[in-house]
Amino acid sequence: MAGLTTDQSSGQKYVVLKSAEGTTAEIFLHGAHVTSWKTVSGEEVLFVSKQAVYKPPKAIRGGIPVCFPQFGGFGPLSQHGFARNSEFAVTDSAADSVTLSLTPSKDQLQLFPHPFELKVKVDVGNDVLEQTLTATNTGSKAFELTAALHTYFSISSIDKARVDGLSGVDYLDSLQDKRRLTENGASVRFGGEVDRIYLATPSRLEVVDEGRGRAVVVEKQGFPDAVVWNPWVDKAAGMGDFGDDEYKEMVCLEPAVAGSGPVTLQPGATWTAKQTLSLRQL
Ligand SMILES: O=P(O)(O)OC[C@H]1O[C@@H](O)[C@H](O)[C@@H](O)[C@@H]1O
Repeated sequence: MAGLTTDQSSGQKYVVLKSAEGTTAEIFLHGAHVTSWKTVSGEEVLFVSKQAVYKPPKAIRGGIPVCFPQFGGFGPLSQHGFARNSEFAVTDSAADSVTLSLTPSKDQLQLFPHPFELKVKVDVGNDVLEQTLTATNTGSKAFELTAALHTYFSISSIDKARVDGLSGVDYLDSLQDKRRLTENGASVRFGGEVDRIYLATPSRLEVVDEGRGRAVVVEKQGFPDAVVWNPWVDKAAGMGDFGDDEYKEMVCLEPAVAGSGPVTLQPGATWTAKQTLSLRQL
């Protein structure tokens, strides 16, 4: 069984996972939100803002928000859908694994009249974190979904970080009305705000941190796209739950169904997508 703990300051419940080797993860029931993934040597890999608000229905700023049944503005709902604002239930657990489940409330069904069950399974292994989304259409009509695992990675310093694997890939630039452009650089580097939806990307990408001498390897299945985001100075200053200088400490790389979507889910059908995160020393 995974341990269920109550956060003293917020009263929110979270699950602690531990692999046989000593890798750990913490997952809040609010949003099925992973807020920590530590390596066997005790290093935190994810970024969570010091100003994050642990007060539902607000989403936690950092970690891995689950964007479902909508990513960004790709659908009828408000930004990123409502899973990240909802309380999940634990349906299965072991020391190194937990499955959390969400079915929309009456109010949510008013906004999105499509019954579904979303399961979020989180597993830890030897310096590995795996997250699997499984959504089933439990209603009688087909519906469309977009989604993302909005992963915030902790980095030593923004000028020493880059994303590899996207060279030559087309993207929609969210800072230019979703204008379609092609990535010409060998890597994506950060010298200002970046908000891009890379389309139909390779399944293996990396967040390389030259300062820490390591890369996080992101392997994705069922998510054709990948969003790269850093808010930089002005957007950081405008976010109430994010420190003014914290943009220097994080990079988001988000496996997504966005510009290449949506996915149509027929009645009774199931959609599955997952990301596996591991480490590579440089
Ligand atoms: O503030 P939110 O809703 O958590 O969104 C954060 C960012 O999420 C990213 O995925 C989007 O591409 C950005 O446009 C957005 O600003």
